[in-house]
Amino acid sequence: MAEVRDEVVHVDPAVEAVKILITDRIAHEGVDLLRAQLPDAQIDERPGLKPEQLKAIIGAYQALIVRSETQVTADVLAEATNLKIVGRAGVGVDNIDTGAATRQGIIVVNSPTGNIVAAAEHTIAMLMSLARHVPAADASMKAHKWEKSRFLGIEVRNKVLGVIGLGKVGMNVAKRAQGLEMQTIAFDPFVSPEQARKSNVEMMSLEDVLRKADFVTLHTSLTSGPNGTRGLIGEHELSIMKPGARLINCARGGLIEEEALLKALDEGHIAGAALDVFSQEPIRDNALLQRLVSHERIIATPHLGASTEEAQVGVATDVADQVVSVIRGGFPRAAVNAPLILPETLKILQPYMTLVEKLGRIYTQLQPEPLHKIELTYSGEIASYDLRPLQAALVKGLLESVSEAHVNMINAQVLAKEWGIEIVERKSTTPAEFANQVTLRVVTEGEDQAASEDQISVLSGTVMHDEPRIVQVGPYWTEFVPEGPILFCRNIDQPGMIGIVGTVLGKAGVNIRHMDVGPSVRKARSYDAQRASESALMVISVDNPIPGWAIDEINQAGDIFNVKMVTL
Ligand SMILES: NC(=O)C1=CN([C@@H]2O[C@H](COP(=O)(O)OP(=O)(O)OC[C@H]3O[C@@H](n4cnc5c(N)ncnc54)[C@H](O)[C@@H]3O)[C@@H](O)[C@H]2O)C=CC1
Ligand SMILES: O=C(O)C(=O)COP(=O)(O)O
Repeated sequence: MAEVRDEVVHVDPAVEAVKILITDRIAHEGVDLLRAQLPDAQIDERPGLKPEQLKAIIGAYQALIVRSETQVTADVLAEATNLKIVGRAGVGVDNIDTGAATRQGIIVVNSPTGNIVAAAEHTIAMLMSLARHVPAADASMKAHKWEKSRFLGIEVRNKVLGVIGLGKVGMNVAKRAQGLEMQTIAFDPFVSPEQARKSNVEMMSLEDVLRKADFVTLHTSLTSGPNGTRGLIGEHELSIMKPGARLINCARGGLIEEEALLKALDEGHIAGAALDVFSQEPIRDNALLQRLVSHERIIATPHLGASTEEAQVGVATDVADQVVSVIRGGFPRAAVNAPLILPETLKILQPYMTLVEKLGRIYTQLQPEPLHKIELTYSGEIASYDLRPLQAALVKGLLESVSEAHVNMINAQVLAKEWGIEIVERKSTTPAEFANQVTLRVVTEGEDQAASEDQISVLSGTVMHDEPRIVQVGPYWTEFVPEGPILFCRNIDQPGMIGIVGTVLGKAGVNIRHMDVGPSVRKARSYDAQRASESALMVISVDNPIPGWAIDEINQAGDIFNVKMVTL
């Protein structure tokens, strides 16, 4: 039994309003964990909702927990305006439209290992049941018969087991079959023969596995598209199976063309099949599936592979734990649609994520023009980390201050693509001006070169005492904390300029929190650089927004230009 953590945790007010919906039956240990960790959350267990009912209520929830029964379609997700996470208490996520979730920035997590032993053991149970007719013999006994001679079986020892999909479940099945003294062969395009050989499994083509195996067992996930696994075992594949062979499917119903299977069984080409999964679940009044499960050579179970006490506690607590982490603003262990970043790395990256987001926010507010290509240069030790979260932070900063886009780690790549923004990373562990520095450079369309000097095409920043600092804006050195309302203006580098701005702000009742006047970075080489070298950048952080008339007055004061207000 998994240990339920019950330490008292601080839950911020935003978390108190959290609502979690559970639409398939999960072990109570998972629900207990949610209640202990999020004591103020509302947790609703509503198994058996119809799609329309789910669509009607999903908008109120931040988290949804399912198993394989609930269909989390794009239609459902379209109504899920507050949803942060879909937790799948199990392995397969083919009942969740992960593409739609990704576009909406909803994280999808599963429990990749919680039920694999259960699935492997059920496969072995199916194997032995097929070999020894256990279910039919039991039914016969219950009908008060004694049909000893009817149920002549076969031994599995020395038989060949063909595993299709040598992943976590497939490998566990192979190991157990070896314990039964079976010879194990497998087909999996993503597993190397050397790796398999270490586990005494011989890799071969799909055709060879089908031709050689006495028992074929399926363990791939269900994927659609041209190279997908949907319909992997069709009429042709069944026809090349060894005559009298047996087929087991404890993975996904859609892997087999069920009509073709029925035909192969009727023709007696294969001796039997054991099915735990079906193309439609529950099968209800599906005529084909009813014929299939009623067939005398079929053994069927109602998707029981993961249904052990141990597995259910494992998957429920695993997913509940990840829901808690995401609700608290952290990252889950097993996201299906997000990069895996270790918590230690995230801790180091956090202030840089803030920095990069602010760089993006400053850029779009100072230079509100369409963007095509951005170079992010990292220098110093920071460059040695997995920096994907920083790219997401940049997209967030660029888009959120000018659009309604809600950007996060999940949808950042998709949104950047939709907005036509290409992000190129450059990394060097050699420090630049500061020990760790991030520089954003905008590349103008067509000609891979920086925009004119008059434009703000470069922004650079660093982190000091865990706090982001901006150190370069366009052609000017500067140093300020990117926080709150900030006035940017350029001025001719001459006495009296600060006084003019100070006087107008005083008149407007705006308190200055911090002011920085930065000189030009470069020596004059061109006309624009000449202008820049004679000018300076004033960055004025204020306590409250500056009224429009005051900005106009500063603009008209002479020798002060490009006056812009930015909110960070
Ligand atoms: N009946 C049940 O209750 C349960 C069913 N499952 C299902 O079992 C399946 C396997 O799960 P895991 O082993 O955890 O997944 P996994 O991802 O560890 O393994 C899947 C394997 O399939 C391989 N594969 C992908 N495309 C292939 C193709 N075209 N041909 C052959 N192999 C291919 C992959 O390389 C991978 O090694 C999934 O469909 C999962 O949903 C898992 C747990 C319980
Ligand atoms: O984990 C999986 O992939 C399973 O198929 C288990 O499904 P279930 O949680 O029992 O509905």
